[in-house]
Amino acid sequence: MTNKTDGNFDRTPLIAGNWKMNMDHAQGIALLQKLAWTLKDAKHDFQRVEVAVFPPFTDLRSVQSLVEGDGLQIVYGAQDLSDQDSGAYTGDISGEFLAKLGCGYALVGHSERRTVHQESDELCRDKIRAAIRHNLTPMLCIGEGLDERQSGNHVAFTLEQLRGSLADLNEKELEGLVVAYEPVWAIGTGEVAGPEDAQEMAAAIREELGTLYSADFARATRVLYGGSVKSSNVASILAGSDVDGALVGGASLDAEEFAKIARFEQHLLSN
Ligand SMILES: O=C[C@H](O)COP(=O)(O)O
Repeated sequence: MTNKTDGNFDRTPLIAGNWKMNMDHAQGIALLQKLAWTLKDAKHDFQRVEVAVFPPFTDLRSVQSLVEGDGLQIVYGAQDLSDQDSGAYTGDISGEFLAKLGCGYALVGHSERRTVHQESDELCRDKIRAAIRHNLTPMLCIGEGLDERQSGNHVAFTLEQLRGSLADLNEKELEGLVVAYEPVWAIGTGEVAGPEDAQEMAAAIREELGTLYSADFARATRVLYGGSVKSSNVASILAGSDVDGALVGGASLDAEEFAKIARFEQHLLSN
């Protein structure tokens, strides 16, 4: 059993910043540099709490140069990838290209992909397959809208997305999978699911992973919460024993604020 107040984690917490369609490559480099300096000043232990950023595709080459050139321990990933590897898919980006740019992760099925671009669970599953083919760790995003939350159907809806996006994928292929629970009504709205809501869903996701796969797989898989996370609420959200980190949007665009989120343990220990 995790006892975070004692400083023990079952799984390495992951604080991930999704820049969305913000920050051109020059701005992105400045942001990443500031984040790295701030975390260095705070003597952040990256083995203890992993820190990742998800810049726009056009920033990735610059991010790679900075990370490799300065030996940064911040890892990075892509906000999306194609389910295909190459060919006549104008505008799409292959996982093969992302791997060559040093990406460690790829987001799959972010709610903005699901709503703005109508991405289905089936496409998410194919994108997860593509990520795995190129040694990118998929970070699968799932979560309910306001209607499902208000009707009390949020758990069933979210678990259905989980099952649909993982259909036909086996436990061995999915090793390292990260699941991000993001209630759509809490994204960019300032509305945040309460710590109990985040814990309820993270526990339900873990239980479902145990049913679909093995108890060991469920125990090892990190489940993050996303939706209006800030330094002022991160500690209470991450206090839940099944919540292993945060996928942060707006607040990740401010290096100092994002560094404070990554340093959530300071708030945990002082509560
Ligand atoms: O990927 C991040 C989420 O969509 C959360 O965004 P937000 O922190 O701006 O609400």
